[in-house]
Amino acid sequence: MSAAIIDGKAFAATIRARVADHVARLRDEQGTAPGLAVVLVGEDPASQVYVRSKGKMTKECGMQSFEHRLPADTTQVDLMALIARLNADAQVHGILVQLPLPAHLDSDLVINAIDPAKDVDGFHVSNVGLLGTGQKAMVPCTPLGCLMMLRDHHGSLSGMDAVVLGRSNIVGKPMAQLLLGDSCTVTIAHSRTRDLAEVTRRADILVAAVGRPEMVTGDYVKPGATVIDVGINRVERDGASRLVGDCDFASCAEVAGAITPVPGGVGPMTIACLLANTVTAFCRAHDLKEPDGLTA
Ligand SMILES: NC(=O)C1=CN([C@@H]2O[C@H](COP(=O)(O)OP(=O)(O)OC[C@H]3O[C@@H](n4cnc5c(N)ncnc54)[C@H](OP(=O)(O)O)[C@@H]3O)[C@@H](O)[C@H]2O)C=CC1
Ligand SMILES: Nc1nc(=O)c2c([nH]1)NC[C@@H]1CN(c3ccc(C(=O)N[C@@H](CCC(=O)O)C(=O)O)cc3)C=[N+]21
Repeated sequence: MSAAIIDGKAFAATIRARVADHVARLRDEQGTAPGLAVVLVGEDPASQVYVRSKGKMTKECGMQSFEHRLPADTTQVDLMALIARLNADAQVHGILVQLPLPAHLDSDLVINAIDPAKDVDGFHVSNVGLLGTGQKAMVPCTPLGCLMMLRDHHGSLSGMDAVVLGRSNIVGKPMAQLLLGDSCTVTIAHSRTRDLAEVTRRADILVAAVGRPEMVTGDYVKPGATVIDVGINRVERDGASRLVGDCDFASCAEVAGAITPVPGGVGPMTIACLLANTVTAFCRAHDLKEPDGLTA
């Protein structure tokens, strides 16, 4: 193995420490702390783990955590009513609705009902539009975390060839916007891309967000490239349940210059950025100076 390991877990801990510092100051100066509401519909076990860990880290940073667990058969009307209540609640500065929602619910309607100023996931159409036009937006947590690691590792990304593998609204597209914003030459590849490995081998920066366990092998990687593995896939291996990325870590690490591990890479950065976005939302709501280094 030759690649340097980009330690997202350690980096995320430094971001959470900065968030906690900022929250402590806000408590002193404003007499109140930022609050994050997380809405979970249904009983998907993976989502429950994730929601629990978000709640724990929110409190560890000194913020208020509000969890709303709704049954899987919750109606659209009831969910919209909850969003309206959270929009109107002055203690709530950030709202996250865990995706995917059960199939009978329309997630676009739900997301676009969130007050854009409280949309800490950055999925509301206004935030998508603001990001796409280079205006001040709430930036999606996973791509923001990836960008922070890339800037930390490289300094400037200007002029680099970046390939984003995956075109979802929650990872691929906003990731491409952020890389473009940092003056990369950006290619978005997906399931219809021809000669995929040839395309990805052009990348100085390869971001894999495909949701296919270990699909990206060393032959997709240009020697010395930086590989950001967004994938979180639970697989059964040797009778045990394990978490693997969208990259085959061993073969990619032979070729890459730097790579993020799974677990311990993008995942912890996503949660840290969610907390950072909640502080940012609080500061914007109260017309206060935003914390340095916690936004794009
Ligand atoms: N670490 C974190 O915090 C987070 C991790 N994730 C993880 O990231 C991964 C991606 O998530 P998400 O973006 O939501 O996934 P989606 O399923 O929404 O999107 C996957 C994308 O990958 C493309 N794709 C699928 N198969 C192939 C293939 N064989 N070749 C080329 N492209 C392919 C799809 O193309 P097409 O559009 O043509 O169908 C699609 O654009 C998942 O593993 C998910 O668990 C997600 C969110 C946060
Ligand atoms: N509205 C919404 N916003 C999201 O940001 C969102 C979502 N819905 N739905 C699900 C995906 C997935 N996601 C993860 C975040 C952190 C870890 C994480 O911290 N993972 C740890 C390991 C955790 C473990 O061991 O299970 C790691 O990679 O080291 C994983 C997955 C956010 N998502």
